[in-house]
Parts: sequence; structure tokens; C-alpha cells
Amino acid sequence: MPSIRVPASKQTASLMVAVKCRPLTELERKRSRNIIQVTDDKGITVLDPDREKDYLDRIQNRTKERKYCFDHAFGPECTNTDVYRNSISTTIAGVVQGLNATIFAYGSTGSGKTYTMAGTQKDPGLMVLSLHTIFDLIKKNNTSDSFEVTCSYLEVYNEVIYDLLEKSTGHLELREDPDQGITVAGLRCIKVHSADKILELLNLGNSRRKTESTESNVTSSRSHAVLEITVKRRRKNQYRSQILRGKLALVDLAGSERASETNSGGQKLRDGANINRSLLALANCINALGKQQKKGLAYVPYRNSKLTRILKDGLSGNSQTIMVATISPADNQYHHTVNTLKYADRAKEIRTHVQKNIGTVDTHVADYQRMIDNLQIEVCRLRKELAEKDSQLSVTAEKAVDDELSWLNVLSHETSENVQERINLQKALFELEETNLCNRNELQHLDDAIAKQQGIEKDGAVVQALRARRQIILDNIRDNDEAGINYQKEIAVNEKHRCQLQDMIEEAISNNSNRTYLRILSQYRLLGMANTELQFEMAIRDQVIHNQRVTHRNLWNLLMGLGPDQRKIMELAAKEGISIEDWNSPNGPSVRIKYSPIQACFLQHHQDFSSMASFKGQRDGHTVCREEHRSSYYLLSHEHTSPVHRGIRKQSEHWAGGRRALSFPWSSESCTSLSSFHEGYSRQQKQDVWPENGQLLPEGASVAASSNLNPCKEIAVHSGAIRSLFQNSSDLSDGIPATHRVLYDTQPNCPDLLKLQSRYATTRPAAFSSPSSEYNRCSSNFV
Ligand SMILES: Nc1ncnc2c1ncn2[C@@H]1O[C@H](COP(=O)(O)OP(=O)(O)OP(=O)(O)O)[C@@H](O)[C@H]1O
Repeated sequence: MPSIRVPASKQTASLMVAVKCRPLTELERKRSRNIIQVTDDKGITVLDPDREKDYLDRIQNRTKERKYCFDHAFGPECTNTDVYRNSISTTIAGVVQGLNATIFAYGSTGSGKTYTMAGTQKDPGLMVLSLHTIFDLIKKNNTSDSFEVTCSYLEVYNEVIYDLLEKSTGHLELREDPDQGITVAGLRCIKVHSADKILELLNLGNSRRKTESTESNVTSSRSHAVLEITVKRRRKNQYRSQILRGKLALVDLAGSERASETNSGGQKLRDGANINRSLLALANCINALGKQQKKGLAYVPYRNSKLTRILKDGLSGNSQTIMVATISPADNQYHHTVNTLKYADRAKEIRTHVQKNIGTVDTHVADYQRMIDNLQIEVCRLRKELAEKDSQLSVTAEKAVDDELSWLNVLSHETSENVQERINLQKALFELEETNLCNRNELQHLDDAIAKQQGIEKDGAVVQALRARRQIILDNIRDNDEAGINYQKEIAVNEKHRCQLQDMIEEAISNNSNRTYLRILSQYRLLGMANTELQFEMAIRDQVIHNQRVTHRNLWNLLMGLGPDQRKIMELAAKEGISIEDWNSPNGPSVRIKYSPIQACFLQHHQDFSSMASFKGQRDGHTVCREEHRSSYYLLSHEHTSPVHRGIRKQSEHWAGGRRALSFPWSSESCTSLSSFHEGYSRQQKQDVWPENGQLLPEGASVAASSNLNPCKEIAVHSGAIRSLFQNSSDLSDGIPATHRVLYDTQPNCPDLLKLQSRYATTRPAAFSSPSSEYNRCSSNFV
């Protein structure tokens, strides 16, 4: 069977930027002034739009004039063909040779993106000209190679993907394929034999595209359109054939605008917000990629929109990419023009890695025979499926039930998208934190290096270079922190949407006659989604555990390399409550930390929670391996604080018919990230807590008291907890508070209990002597 493999050689290519300035429109000619000068085939000057300057500007010689230099610059007199010949045609030729190319038009609304990409009858656009080139090259090819050209056309409208080659399609999903990168599942791919056929399809697709008349543009595109042409070229010799697969993506973006400028409201305003969101995401990616070339380690937020995910390959992967920045020459468009040119200028820094997509096919007779066999099996299966579908269609009663369920399917689908989006956001947040962790590490090293270097020569060249690098890292950290805050906001919005969806499902179910069945079905589906999220959380946690282990190992190696004396290490560690064992073990020494009873309590709780927890270390009293302990941090932060888990907890509360679910006092800590959890946790360590009223302590848990107590009256305690409560009674400096009673499930002859009773027998007999029936009453209220 054919297999496309990545060949060894890769070439780095810069993103090519061509700027095209359109002529003034009829209306603009009456009202506006031309402020664009194309100085030569690369240079552009944007003149100051203000004819009159105020006093301050005049005396300080301030001007808004801006000068730029790009790979190509085209003035209003240039046609699309001029742009194509000078900047695009060679790249298109590469597509027939198995290379990928992406061409996208970027600019504000009404600046001429659609005109440039689609064009008119008299002035055909880049899409049309590219297609003609591809078919001309195929036609002129005088080798024995065979070609297959396929095309797809999609639009992203309001963050939903639609197939423009299908009359009415549902929402399409993006898939991340390890071999092919980002693909759109279910997108129609049509085989074409001539440029005219594609143009026919293009016109058809364009007629389906969402456009609106806005104040700035009569036919403003409300969606981002992506036309993808794949050219498969098969080269044969006697036994083997080689396949070259080139892909060309032609992208016409929707126009960005300010709501105030377009004077739009309602749906138009919503479209505008979504368009701006994805364009902002694109601009952020361009910024980050540009920065990455200069500074390294900047996080690129591809996941923020469908558009950027689709364009990912074009922006940093295997593609020769051309950005055509379109601008208007009108003086009232100055800000938009400068903004577009600013991003175009940054985009020049972007680098992609171009490589031919080559695969081979063994064409032995046996392979053909196998292919035929497979096809025959497939035909049989399809026939059978068709017969089944026919019989299904005839059962109208079943169909009626299907109709009844269709609303649930729609809502389930939306919920699943909501879950997917949340997972993506959390993945992005996680990646961002990983990046910042590296940044912070580097910062630490830099600080050390600066301090050391300053001892040698104060403010020398090396120190200055280190400081410059430090500033860059600080900037990166700040930018990433800002991005992280935005992700958290988006997660909150997503979570709100999840609640709305769930309410809608609940409402729909309660209005339906098949209530019980639908409720079970809905819960089943929601649980399925919750399960997906949990699996994702676990994958992240495993990654964190792995990272911690590597760090742990490295630290030991470092410590050993430094060679401090064993006794000294032991002394220092003991001061920190750490004991070190097995010094001479071939795997290195093992570190143990003494935990306070409350820490041990939550570790115990979380061990129960996690079925995947890899707690291989020894658990003895309140001693837990450092490694386990660190990994639990992350688990806890997600268990208690991530929207996913809050969602799951809310669901379980709901399904439990309003009965209170088990919760711990510190579960209200809002720690949405690893670092904020650490912060929250260390705060928690500083103040002892008393469990909330009516709370059940798990087996083996213990409590600590302090003067800062919750005003609860009763707690129920398992026998194991009583034991540890007693064992750690020295921690109960204030004893069981006068306002509290402890209810227990232990047999009266339990030795631990007897000891406890004797401790409180004279001072407060009621504090610790409730009968089991009371324990049962108390615990059944909330378990
Ligand atoms: N090179 C050009 N020559 C003549 N007219 C042009 C040219 N470029 C654009 N125009 C005209 O400018 C107007 C706006 O162009 P167009 O619709 O292509 O903008 P756009 O950037 O795609 O806008 P939106 O983002 O709102 O979809 C149209 O009337 C178009 O005909």
C-alpha cells in the first residue's frame, strides 16, 4: 500500500511578505486622500494622515509617517497578475514537485483581500491564477508521470467549520493526525481534471460563503475561506513507483473591524467578535513566531482558534508560505494600514521548514491482488450496510423515536465540542506553564551567572549580555503569564457554557415523556465526556510525575557531583524534616519527608481518588516519598480546582439528588495552575484546620486543632482516624474544642478509644463518647 514518508532533507524558508495597496474607490476619491507611496518594488511609505499639526507636534517635529520594507510591494496600478507573476508563481510550481505552499491574504475589512484572492473576470485573483499554473504545468509535463488533483473548500464561520463544496453540511471537526498534521474530518475532497472544474467549484463555494453588507464593505466576507489543492504525482519505474504529494492552501480571511466603525449589531456584531477573535489569535501567533526567531522559547498559541490550528503548518511547519498584506490608501484607514503593516513586518521573521513529501509504492502483482481482495471485501460490507439501512428506513416507528432524540444528539454534540475545547485550553495552559517553567529555570541560572560574573568584572560585556538575555526571558515570562490569564478566562467562559448546556439538557428532559430513559442516556453521555477529560488529566499528571522524577534524579546527580560530605547532608536534611535512607543503594539514596497529620490526611484521601496513582513508595505512618508527594500536588490542584472537576463534582452533586458530597475544607482554594496550587498549599500548611461540620474523615486520617477553628459542632470519625488522632494527640495543642464533639464508629473496647476516653474522662466526658448510632446518623447525612 502507498506510504508517504518524510525525506531526510529539510530546508528552512522565510515567510515571504508581499504588500498590495488597492486604488481608492469612487466614494473614497470624493472624501479621502491617498497616503500610501510605493517607493520601489519593496518599499512602502505611509504618510502622516493629519494635514494640520498641533503646536506640540510641530515644535517637537512629531510625525506619524512610517516607512516599511517587504519582499514585494505593489501599488494601486498593479493587477493581481502582476502580484502573481512577481511573488507567487515560483512557489506554485513547487506544489507540482511535492512541496507544500500556503498563501493567505491579510488586511482590514475592505482592503481588498477577496479581490486579491478571488479577483474578477477582468483581473483574475491568485486562486484562479495558481490553478491555471498547476494544470498548465501538468499539461506541459512530458514525462510518464501521472497526476491526480483533488480539491476541498471550507469556511470557518463563528468558530465552526463548514464544507463549501456540500450544499448543507453539519459542523466539521478538526483532527490532529500524527502523519498528516491537522485535518478536517468529513471534508469533501473532489477529484478534478481541469482548472475550469475547480473554478466552477470555487464559484459554487463562494456563493455559499457567508457575506454581509457592512458600513465598510458592501460584500464583506464574514468567514475565513480555505481552498486546498492537493497534487499527487506518481513516478513509475518497472517495480516501484514514487509518489510526490504537494499541497496548496489558499486562504481568504474575513475582514477585521471595530464594531463602532461598521455600525453593526446583533448577529453581525457577534460575527465581528468571532472574526476578530480568530484574527487576534492569528496576530498573536505571528507575534510569537516572529519573537521566537529573535528570542527563542516564546509560546505560540495555535490552539486559540480553529483558524490558527488550520494554518499551523503554513505558519511554522512544512510549507513555503506567502502573506499578501492588503491595504487601503485612504487617509481615514491610517490606523488599520499601519496595524496590518506592523504584523506583516513581524511575519517576515517567521521561518518554516520546507521538504518534499515523497512516498513509495511497491507495485508487485501480489500487492495488486491484495488490493483487489480488500476492495471486494469492502464492496460486500457496503452492500450489507445498504441493505440494513434500507430496512431501518422502513421502520417508521423507530424513526419517530430517532426524531425525538435528535435534539439530545444536537445538545450532546455541542457538549462534546465544549469538552474538546476545554481540553484544548487546558492543554495549552499546561504547555504554557511548561514553557514558563523553562523560562524561570533559565532566569535562575542567569541570576547566578550575573552574580558570579560581577565578582570578576563589574558591568563588563559579559554581564551586559547576560542582563540583556535576562530581560528577554523576563519579557517572555510576563507575556506567557498574560496569556495564561487569558486562557484561564477562556476556561471560565467555557465552563459557563457547559453549565448552560447542561441546564438545557435538563430542561428538555423534564419536558419529555420518556424522561427516565432520556435522563439515563444523557447521564451516560456526560459521563463518557467526563471520562475523556479525566483521561486527559491523568495523561498530564503522568507527564508531571515523569518530569519530577527526571528533576529528582538530576538533583541527586548534581549533589553527588558536588561531593559534600554525607554527614553534613544528613544534618541539613534533618533540619528540614527530611530523612535520607539507603545511601549506598545502586539507585541512589531515597528521600523521605515527615508530614504533618493534615498533609498525611490529604495524601491518603488522594490515594483513594486516583486509580492510576503510581504510589510505589513506602507508606509508613505519616511518611511519604517526596516524589509521590510532589505528584499529588498536581493531582490535587486538578481534582479540586479545575473546571473539569468542578463540573464533575457539580454533576455528581446533582445526580445524588442534592445530597452533599464529601468535601474537605481546603477544596475551596482556587488553584487553577501548578504554581498557584503550590502557593495555596503552602498557605494551607500555615494554618491548621478543623473539619467542617458533619464531615466524614476517611480511614487513617487525622485532624489538627488550632485557635482558628471552623464553627462546626460534630464530626464523624472512622476507627482508623481515631487511632491517628490519638497518636498525634500531641498535635492537638488546644485539645478538642469545647464547642465540638467527635462521633465514632469504633467498638467500645477499642484500645485507642479507651485511651482517648480516659484522656477526656474528667475534663469533658461528652466531647468524645458518642454511641455508634449517633455516628451513623451523622455520617448518613452526607455520605
Ligand atoms: N486592486 C483593486 N482594484 C480595484 N478595486 C479593488 C481592488 N482591491 C479591492 N477593490 C475593491 O475594494 C472593495 C473591497 O474589496 P474586498 O471585498 O476584496 O475587501 P476585503 O478585504 O475582502 O473585505 P472584507 O474583509 O470585508 O471581506 C471592493 O469593492 C473591491 O472591488
